Amino acid sequence: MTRVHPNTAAPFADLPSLPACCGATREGGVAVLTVWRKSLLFSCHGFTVFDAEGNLVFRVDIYGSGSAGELVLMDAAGKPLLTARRKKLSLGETWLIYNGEDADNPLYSVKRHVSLLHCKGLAHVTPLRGGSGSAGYAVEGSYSRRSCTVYDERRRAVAEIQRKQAVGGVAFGDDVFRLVVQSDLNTCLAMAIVIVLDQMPELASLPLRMTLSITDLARVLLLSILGGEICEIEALGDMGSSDFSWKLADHPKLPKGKTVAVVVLDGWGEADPDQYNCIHVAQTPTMDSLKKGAPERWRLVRAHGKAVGLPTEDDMGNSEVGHNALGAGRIFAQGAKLVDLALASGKIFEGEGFKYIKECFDKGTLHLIGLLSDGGVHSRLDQLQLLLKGCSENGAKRIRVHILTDGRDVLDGSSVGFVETLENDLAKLREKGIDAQIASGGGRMYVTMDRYENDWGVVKRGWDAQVLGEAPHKFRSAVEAVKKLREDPKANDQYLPPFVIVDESGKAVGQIVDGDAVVTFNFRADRMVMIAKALEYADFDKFDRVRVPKIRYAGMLQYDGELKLPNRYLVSPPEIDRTSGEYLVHNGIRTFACSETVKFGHVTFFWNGNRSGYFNPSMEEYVEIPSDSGITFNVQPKMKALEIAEKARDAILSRKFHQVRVNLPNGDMVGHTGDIEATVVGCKAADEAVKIILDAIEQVGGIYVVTADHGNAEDMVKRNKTGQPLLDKAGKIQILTSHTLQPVPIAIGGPGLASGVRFRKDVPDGGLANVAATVMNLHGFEAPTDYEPTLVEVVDN
Ligand SMILES: O=C(O)[C@@H](CO)OP(=O)(O)O
Repeated sequence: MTRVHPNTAAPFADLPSLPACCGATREGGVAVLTVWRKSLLFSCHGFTVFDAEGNLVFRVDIYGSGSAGELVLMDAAGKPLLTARRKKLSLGETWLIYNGEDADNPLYSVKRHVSLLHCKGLAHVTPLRGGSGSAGYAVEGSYSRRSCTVYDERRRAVAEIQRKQAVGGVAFGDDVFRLVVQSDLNTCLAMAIVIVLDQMPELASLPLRMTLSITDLARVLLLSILGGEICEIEALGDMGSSDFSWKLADHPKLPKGKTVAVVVLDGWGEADPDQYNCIHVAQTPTMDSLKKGAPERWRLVRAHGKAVGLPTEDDMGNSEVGHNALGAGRIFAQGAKLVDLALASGKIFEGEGFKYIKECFDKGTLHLIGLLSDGGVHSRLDQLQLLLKGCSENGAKRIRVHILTDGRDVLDGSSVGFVETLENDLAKLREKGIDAQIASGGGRMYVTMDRYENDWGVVKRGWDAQVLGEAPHKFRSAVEAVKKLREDPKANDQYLPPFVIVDESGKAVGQIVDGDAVVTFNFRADRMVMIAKALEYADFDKFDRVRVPKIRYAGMLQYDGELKLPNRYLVSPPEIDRTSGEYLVHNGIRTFACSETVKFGHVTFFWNGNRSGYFNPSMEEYVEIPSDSGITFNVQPKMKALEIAEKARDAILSRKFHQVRVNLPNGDMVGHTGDIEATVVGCKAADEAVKIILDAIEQVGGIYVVTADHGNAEDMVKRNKTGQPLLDKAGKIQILTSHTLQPVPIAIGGPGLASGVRFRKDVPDGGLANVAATVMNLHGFEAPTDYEPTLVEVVDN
């Protein structure tokens, strides 16, 4: 990966360079950044800047409202790179740029151009330290129109601010734009210039956007006030439609009106064939024929790590990020990454959510509830550790942790190690005088972490232990609890029964009572929504809560943006907007979505950017088939695949819908049980379901897109570096219950697919986020320009 701008050249000697990990560029050293005029912190405004690969590169967080006199440009981890300060008592508007957070010896001044005669000049950037490499720059054009150029002293264009254009020339707003920086300009300085331009009220967007509707007389008045923007006013007058539009441009070659089936096989990756690859072992003639039958219409896409907005390439994919990417067509920094950033910068402890719970620290107990592992799908141990540290440093005196053991995103049996680590951390806090203990626990699939209201009994078990301090098992320590409960030969981490920790008198050490604060520390939404409802809703009838303590509750993130649940949260969730589902509905696409309960929200809630409900109920129908509850899915590995396929078939044959979207859960849900035989049965059932859907598509002359959200069933063992299965101490194969890092297949076809359509060869790194534009094309539309590129092209036969 190329760096954004390795600052090896002399002119940048005084300026900070970006860490290599922060910046991918296009070939040739040109940095193409997407600037979002929005802070990652919900209480702030500012900027969030991504590189061409979706990596966060810069941030600016401005507290309070209005214009700031000082702005700090930070890298992704919150390290200050440059500080811009408005120069006091200066004639005209001048800002000074300092290295890091230095208070003196500025590097550059940025002065607004004042001449009314020069139409294009916006600002001058002047080096203040001299030296051989120092260079000045002139900024020209219109910042308000997001169209300006930075010239060096030889009049070479070294950076440009450009609008992001949607198809047809319709811009989608002022708050997202491009900053293209040539290798002759330091990228940090270029971004500092942007934030300074944004702070110059005469140049910023709002006043100018008002000019679109004012009279010529008023324009003339504005001309004299705005000076440097004179030339742009007339142009703005012609841009009456600069507002965002949902309208998608027609695809130049592909027709509209075809029924498109979008099939997501959950947990279905591509891996080398062997006996632990359940997809290989299972009879999957339909999926095999897609792979072998049409090589130009079958390929692999990335489904893990940065391709889906996760912090590193070591992060396995999961359904939340996978379906978010599939539906949204862009890569958003996901919860795991956002929490990392907020913790690294310490901003998590400055936000409104934290201030809200902190009110209880003096007299009450802080309860932290969540999944205890380093799986990184729902939560991470290192984040919990930083949260504990920050809370204790911010005044928490009594802390109780309510743990949920994993064994699904990590190896079964690993819970003991995680509990020991946490116990050590809490012991260290106790040495510092903080009364910190584990208070209760239970396996994630049996206690608390149900989803999509499949089984409220799961949440109730958690409520009883965490809030009421009641559970069938009582122990003096959590390590003892987990070890003892695992002695049952049928026990595993995912399904450990609930337990509470008691004191010498047998009393639970950590009931939740009036005046306490509660934080659910999972960042992922689906399995936190139900407990959030139980903790937050006054009106609640899903089970008898017995006692409803008056607490201050915050989620690590807000788990449901539509329900605003919970109301308080520590880190703002990714704002996944303008999803393909919403665009398509606005463009007349009637949609049917279906899965069984345990995956229903994947093709609705996650697909639509963590938003519950319909965009337009008259255009959409979402059907949920009740999942079996109270069982592990190796008992019924066929799950409801057949029923889902039949519903999809009926929807296709009804010809009422343009898009029929389903999730087939078997590879994942059965794969998570670690039962290889059952997973093979599940994969076969999923393949049969695909066939039913493809047959229906054949009958209506439609198109299919078959893909997956992440890997799971294709590899059921933990492996060493050479790919050989790892053995445990007893010489047994270590079963892998978790997702994988494998890519997933995507296949397109069907009688409705125009004959020249095939996968492009120039998107070799394509990932799940490229699928949305692909599907939009197959519906006959161009995708918005900021979507990840389509995977298909149409060649003339
Ligand atoms: O079951 C879950 O919660 C996760 C694994 O933790 O799986 P998926 O991402 O496939 O929903």
